[in-house]
Amino acid sequence: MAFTDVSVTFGQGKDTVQALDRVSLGFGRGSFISVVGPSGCGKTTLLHVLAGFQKPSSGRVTVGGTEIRGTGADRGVVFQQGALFPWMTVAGNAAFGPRMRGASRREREERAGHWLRVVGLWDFRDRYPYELSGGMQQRLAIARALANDPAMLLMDEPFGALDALTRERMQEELQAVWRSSGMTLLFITHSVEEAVFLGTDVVVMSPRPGRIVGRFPSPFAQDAATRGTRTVKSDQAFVALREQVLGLILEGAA
Ligand SMILES: Nc1ncnc2c1ncn2[C@@H]1O[C@H](COP(=O)(O)OP(=O)(O)OP(=O)(O)O)[C@@H](O)[C@H]1O
Repeated sequence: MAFTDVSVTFGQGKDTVQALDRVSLGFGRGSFISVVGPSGCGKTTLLHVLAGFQKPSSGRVTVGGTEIRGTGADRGVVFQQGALFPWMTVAGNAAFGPRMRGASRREREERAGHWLRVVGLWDFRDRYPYELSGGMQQRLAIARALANDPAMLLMDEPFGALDALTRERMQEELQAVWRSSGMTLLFITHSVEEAVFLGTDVVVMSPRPGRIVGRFPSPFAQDAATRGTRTVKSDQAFVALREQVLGLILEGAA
């Protein structure tokens, strides 16, 4: 997956806003890329370009060497708020992607059932989204995206609206799914701690127009399962990397 000199400009004349400025960024299959940066720096725009929602004004984005031409089932997207279909049951939401692809009823039920079990919502399959808590709704949104078997999952601040305890549980669940699936993840967050905890790489963006100002390999995604989340997050090396990333963001904002 590679961004090469990608710029995005919105509007015209004096209303022009440059959201991204010649962003180049590459990462391999199975990476977990966390993206952090000040508000309005273009993180969502970056994700929208990769999802195929937004065309770059210049530059190119390729996946597996092929230039992106639009949205695709190979790239699942999860937004901050679930964006679930309120008129469909939990099972109906989870089976939506396979249904759109024309999968057979049996395959739809199998795929949706598998992911509902993984995210712990199987017992709620006949309920409606409004009957679920915020954390459960986000788990459903993740299951719905995963039911498409995407090679890449793009997540835009997916845990931002959750309480601290639920958020940490969701981080652990996401990490477990990522580890077992071999999926590539692009994960946008305002939490530097979350970025360092989850990512194999932490990418830091400058204030608008967004540029990449730093990229840090992070080893912690690999050992959270064995050492426990609290132990990892209070580890000296973890705190040092978190402060380094935060320092770079604050430096750019000054
Ligand atoms: N469709 C659009 N039309 C015009 N301007 C836009 C559009 N989308 C984004 N922008 C502008 O581009 C800039 C980058 O926005 P973007 O949402 O990508 O930032 P962000 O880093 O995700 O912000 P936040 O962290 O606050 O969610 C902002 O100034 C925003 O106002």
